[in-house]
Amino acid sequence: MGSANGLVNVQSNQPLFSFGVITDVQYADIPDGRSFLGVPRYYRHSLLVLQRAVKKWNHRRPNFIMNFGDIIDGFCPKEQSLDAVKKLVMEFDNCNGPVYHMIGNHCLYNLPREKLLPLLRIHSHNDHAYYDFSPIPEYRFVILDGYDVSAIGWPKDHPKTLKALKFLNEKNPNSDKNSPNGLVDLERRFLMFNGAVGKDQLEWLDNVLSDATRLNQKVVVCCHLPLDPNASSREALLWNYDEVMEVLHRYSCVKVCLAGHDHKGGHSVDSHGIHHRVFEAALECPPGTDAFGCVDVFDDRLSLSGTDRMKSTEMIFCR
Ligand SMILES: Nc1ccn([C@@H]2O[C@H](COP(=O)(O)O)[C@@H](O)[C@H]2O)c(=O)n1
Ligand SMILES: O=P(O)(O)OC[C@H](O)CO
Repeated sequence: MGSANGLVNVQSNQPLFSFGVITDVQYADIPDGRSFLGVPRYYRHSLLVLQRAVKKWNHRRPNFIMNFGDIIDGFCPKEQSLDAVKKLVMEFDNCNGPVYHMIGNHCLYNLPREKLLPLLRIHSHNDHAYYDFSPIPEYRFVILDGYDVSAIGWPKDHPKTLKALKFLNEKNPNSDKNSPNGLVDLERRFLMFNGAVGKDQLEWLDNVLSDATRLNQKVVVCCHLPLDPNASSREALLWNYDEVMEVLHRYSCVKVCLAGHDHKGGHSVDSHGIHHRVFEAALECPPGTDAFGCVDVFDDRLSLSGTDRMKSTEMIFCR
């Protein structure tokens, strides 16, 4: 690449920083199984995927690691849940650098928020799991809590549980609220294993994006649940993905949204030029295969180098 003075600008190939990614490890010390739709799941092997990821990250030395949620699986025997989360957090802590965790539905099947969040070192008020951080002044990471309004994770009589159950009853007539039977197209997201971003969190998001705009920061939004129908199955979407997208689209500082939950993965660019990348799950890697990656961050793009089942993706900013 040339420059005005004729010298080659080697700096442009140097990332500003980089971070490791993995999602849906869903570890459990139980035999292999299958998803509801018959996709094989390797509950013990997923720990080996994480261990190989840590080894590779420590060689490559990204600045931090992001775990997109579902650290252990809902089938983990409940008397083992606490120790299993601790064991997995310790595996992540073998990384040379900070680890940022997100919560997912499977985390919440195992432990209530007040137990889970301290273990995952998510410091937030009133047991909420949304937060933001700025690894360098030019970039801001915004982590959304997709189970803010949810029928899982809050106490049974909590206003958020009641609100979520009322919502599900209105939207999904099936007696099994995890069943999308009879729901059409985008309605198929109204399932108990999903959730919504609540009103306070939406306001907080708006304020963070306004602040990022003032500071001239580029924003990467992260959430266990996908936000764009073109990057995900209908059944995996955040209940109010449309409300969240409406806020994101007000701000040109938002460049990329990253997620987990939809195990096959996906990638899209939305109507406002925002990239949406849903990462492939560690849980569904047949023995000896992997799904994790390292993202190099530049001024004009994110570049994901994926291993095995995690597809490499160039996310060049469109706006
Ligand atoms: N198409 C589907 C998908 C799922 N369910 C229900 O959700 C539960 C969890 O699904 P997993 O794929 O994570 O095993 C499952 O046990 C079903 O109750 C469904 O009904 N239809
Ligand atoms: O979180 P799981 O394991 O129930 O899987 C969620 C599905 O992948 C959503 O389609």
